[in-house]
This record gives sequence, structure tokens and C-alpha cells, in this order.
Amino acid sequence: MVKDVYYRPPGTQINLLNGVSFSLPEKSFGLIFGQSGSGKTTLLQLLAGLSKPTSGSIYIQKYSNEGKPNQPPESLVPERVGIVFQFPERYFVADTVLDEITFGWPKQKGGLQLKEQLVLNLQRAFNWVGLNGISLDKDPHSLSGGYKRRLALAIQLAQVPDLLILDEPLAGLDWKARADVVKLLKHLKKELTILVVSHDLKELEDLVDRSWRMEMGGVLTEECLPSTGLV
Ligand SMILES: Nc1ncnc2c1ncn2[C@@H]1O[C@H](COP(=O)(O)OP(=O)(O)OP(=O)(O)O)[C@@H](O)[C@H]1O
Repeated sequence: MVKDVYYRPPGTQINLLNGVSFSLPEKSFGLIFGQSGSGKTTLLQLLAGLSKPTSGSIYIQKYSNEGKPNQPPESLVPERVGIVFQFPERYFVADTVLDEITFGWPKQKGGLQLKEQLVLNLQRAFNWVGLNGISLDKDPHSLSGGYKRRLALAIQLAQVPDLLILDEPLAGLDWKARADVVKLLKHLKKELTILVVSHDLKELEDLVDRSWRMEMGGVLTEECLPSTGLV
């Protein structure tokens, strides 16, 4: 949940976000759209903990089994947020799928010691994105466009995030890979809370539970997509 968030980059006089509030229920799919330069990426960066709001709050409200809100709400910690930026494959750094996945994981003397839980999480992430069976020795750069996106997703999903954020997940893919990613997101939506920034409203609208338009000047308003009537 985001409540009354304002953001002015340090050393500047202009608010890029102006009183942004919205809530996304657990295991639902939210979509933010709007003109280029309106502030969508800025908002994602705050949600991922890459910058801090000037004022306002970002938190998670969890509920008990009886459906009562847990008190107090928890802060959304960056380690619990998975974010896949636009064109994630451009930032692949390793020569093998295994090294790409474990890049940045704590290394121990004598090499990488994968904790049992992480291996289980990774296997689950691979299942979720349909990458099970892939050779871990394969060069990630040699994968097809759609499979590169699957790998980028699996890397984030291995941490089992409370919130998965995707910035333009269909950008730069051919029609077949786009359809594959849409199908995959439909499947992931059953397990995860997903927030997407995209201009591809038509292809994603069947998945959307809530949607918002970012207006120029960083003002967010709830909107229904034309064909779903969903707000
Ligand atoms: N650190 C900064 N200092 C000053 N202005 C900034 C800073 N970061 C972004 N901006 C400006 O804030 C505005 C919003 O940028 P942002 O990237 O969030 O927009 P966007 O909606 O994601 O655009 P796009 O759809 O093109 O990705 C833009 O005018 C951008 O130039």
C-alpha cells in the first residue's frame, strides 16, 4: 500500500510524485499506465527501495487467517521486492545461467554454497516460469527473447518476493514471445502480487485486477480499462 507519497529528488525544487496513494491486494495484478515522463519509473524505484519518499508511506498490510488486519502494518523492505526493469537481458552479466542467477548471492570460501532453502526456491521459480530442464551451463545471452525474460523473472522469484514489479515486460519482444509472457503472467498471478508498468494495455487487460493512470506531474488516479470495466 502506498499512502500520500510525495517525491522530490534531493537538490531539486520539483515534486516528481504528488500525493500518490493506491493499494494492491495480495495475489492480484495491478497495472500503471500513462504518458512518458509522468513518473511511473520514479514510483517503481521508490517501491523497490532505490530511493526514499520525501513524505508519505509505503507498507504491507497483512491479514490473519480470520481476515483481520495485522497491527501494525509492515514496512515494504527492499529485499522483499522483486523488480524486473525494462529490457532486463541487457544487464545479464554472466556466461552461464547458474552464474547469472547466483550473481550477488553471498559467496563462501571455496565457492558458492547454496543454502537448501535457496535451491528449493530456485526450483520453484524455474517451475513457475517454465524453465525447468534448462542447462545451468548455458550462456544466458544465447536464449531466445522470451526465455531471457523468463530467466530474469526466475532470478527475482527465487527470493519469493512479497511484491513483483515489472517495468514494460513485453517491450522489445516479437508477437510469439509477447503471448508467452502474457500467459506466464496469468499463471504467476495465482501465486504472487504483481505490479506492472506498461503501455501494452490491450494485451494485458485480461489479467488486470486494478489499474491506475499516472498523469503528468506525478498524480495517480484509479482508472478502469475500457474493455474490462475493472477499476
Ligand atoms: N533525479 C531526477 N531529477 C530530476 N528529474 C528527474 C529525476 N529522475 C527523473 N526525473 C524526471 O521526472 C520525470 C518522470 O520520470 P520517469 O522516468 O519516472 O517517467 P516515466 O513515466 O517512467 O517515463 P517513461 O514512460 O518514458 O519511462 C521526467 O520528466 C524525468 O525527466
